[in-house]
Amino acid sequence: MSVLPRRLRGRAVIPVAGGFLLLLILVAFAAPLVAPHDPTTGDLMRPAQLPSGQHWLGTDSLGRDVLSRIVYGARVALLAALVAVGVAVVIGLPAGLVLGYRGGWADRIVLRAAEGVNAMPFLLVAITFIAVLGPGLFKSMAVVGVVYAVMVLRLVRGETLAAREELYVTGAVVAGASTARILWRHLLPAVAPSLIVLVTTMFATSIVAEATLSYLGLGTQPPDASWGNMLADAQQTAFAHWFPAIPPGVAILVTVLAFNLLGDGLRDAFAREATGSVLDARPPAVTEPDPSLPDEPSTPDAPDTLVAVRGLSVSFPAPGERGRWVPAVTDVSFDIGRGEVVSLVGESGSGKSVTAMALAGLVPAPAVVEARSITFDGRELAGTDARTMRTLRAGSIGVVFQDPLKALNPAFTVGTQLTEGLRVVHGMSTQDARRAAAEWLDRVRIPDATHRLRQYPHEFSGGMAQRVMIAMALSAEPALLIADEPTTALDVTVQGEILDLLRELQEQTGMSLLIITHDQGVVADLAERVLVMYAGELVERGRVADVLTGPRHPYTAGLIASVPRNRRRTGPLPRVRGVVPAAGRWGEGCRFHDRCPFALPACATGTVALHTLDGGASRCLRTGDDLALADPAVWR
Ligand SMILES: Nc1ncnc2c1ncn2[C@@H]1O[C@H](COP(=O)(O)OP(=O)(O)OP(=O)(O)O)[C@@H](O)[C@H]1O
Repeated sequence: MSVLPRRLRGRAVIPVAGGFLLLLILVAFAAPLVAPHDPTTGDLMRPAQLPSGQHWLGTDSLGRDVLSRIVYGARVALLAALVAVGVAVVIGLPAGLVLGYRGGWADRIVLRAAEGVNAMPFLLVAITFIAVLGPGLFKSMAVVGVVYAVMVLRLVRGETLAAREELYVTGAVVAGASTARILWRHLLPAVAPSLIVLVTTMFATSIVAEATLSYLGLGTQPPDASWGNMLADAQQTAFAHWFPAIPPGVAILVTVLAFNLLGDGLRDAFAREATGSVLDARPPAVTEPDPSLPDEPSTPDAPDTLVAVRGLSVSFPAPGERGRWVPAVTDVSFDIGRGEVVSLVGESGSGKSVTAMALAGLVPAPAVVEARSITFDGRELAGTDARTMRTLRAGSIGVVFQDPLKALNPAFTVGTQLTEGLRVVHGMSTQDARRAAAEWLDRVRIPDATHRLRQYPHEFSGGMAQRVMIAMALSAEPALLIADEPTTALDVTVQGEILDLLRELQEQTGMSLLIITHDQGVVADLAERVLVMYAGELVERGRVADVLTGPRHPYTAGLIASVPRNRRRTGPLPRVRGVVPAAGRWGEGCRFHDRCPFALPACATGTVALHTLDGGASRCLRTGDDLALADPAVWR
């Protein structure tokens, strides 16, 4: 199913408003066939009559049939709006695309001029132009269109400016695409959703503009019918005959309402697709144990437990299939001890980040996060409210992300960003917060802290920016720091420094650290225990020393065998063949069975339980069998 119909489904306002407007267009198009009378000739013997069998909406002051004039008026209103919106799009869209993409002096000049035009009430501008050009409907609406073009230009330019920074545009430039192709193929689709919404609402304001101009005598000229001049006509006799003002008033009202509702519906449809925001993230809900799934062992692995997760599952809405959910993580249970460093490993897409973010209540909406229980420092988080989750996150959980330069706000200095949490969460005065922020920069070994606090993120290298992120996360003195691939975006020499820093700070503060990584060096160097995830579930957990030297799940063994070593090799690099199945497409049996060199027919059926073992656990039917897991030949 294509994207547009998918986005429109389930939004009743769109078909209702759209259906009405479609009907109006048909009626307007077929006006000569539909209108019961000639709209311009009246019966002077029968002026201002109330509705009757012959004239369903009565007659106006000149005895003309009001219904027929409404029908012809619809034609005028829609055509006039089409002219205004057409002119606006024809001028504003290409200009906005080119100015947004090219920038430079032309952009600056046009933008200043556009701001000038925008600052003036558009009807006054239009009336001034019409005063010079002379009245006439389409001339008037073309002038309105020119004024609207400024709105289109500003919107398209802004959207283009944002879209041209996207990597796919850089990719197209690298691939040698011409400017025209980049504008047409890559930037126009990015601009289209907002433009469609603007166009819809511009239709509504154009209908009002046409009615206003015709009411003032600057648009449609009598005897031609327009809703605006019908109102003007009715107003002259309003005290004696009130009814003729009602039909054109209602026609304008309902049509404008329909366009606005359609615009709102479309905006919601596009916005809904664009969500996935952590701003709307919901705290984990409580679930009952699923009888079809084997019970996870509840014996805590960690001696002094800070975090205990039981039966965590996260699902996302299936793209294009309303009401269907795709599980990304299922029934994950683990503990993190106080002051313990635990690493979470697994291939891309195995559910590591989703699991960690679920702990912090940061899985973007509209995901559904459920767990039988998640306790943090003895407090139950499953079933808690968003406010409690936010308070906990602000005071007890810190997060460091992969790309520090993306995680810092480019618009504010590092000092502003570092002191914000200290002031807001810890209630420090601005001076105390600045002093504490400078101390934190010292602790993460950023020299010349006072000066650095005044600088913006782009003045920091990746490694330095990651130190700032660590300082920000730790300044709230969290009991748990979640580090989601904190060194992946950094070069190798800096990676070591950041890891040393993390270890040092972890030892100094006694916090627990959950570190997500692809790097087994990091696991070996930093962590005490490791959790291995595959296709949304935990497949092995144990002490790092045990797991790295004697993995008990074939997947863990495959991961370890795949690490390139610093020695001369003959033959292909050992690897786990195949790819992680897409979320929810795991099939029956062990989720790893079709990539596993040790799989038996039994592995392809039923559900495989996590077997508790000495100091850990493994989710494999062959746990206990004597397998040559570490033999590199198995993985070639
Ligand atoms: N916001 C989201 N909407 C829909 N699906 C999502 C969303 N975030 C994650 N997923 C899906 O959840 C699954 C697990 O993703 P997750 O990011 O946790 O993997 P990961 O193991 O951390 O991978 P990586 O190492 O690449 O970060 C993936 O299949 C992913 O497509």
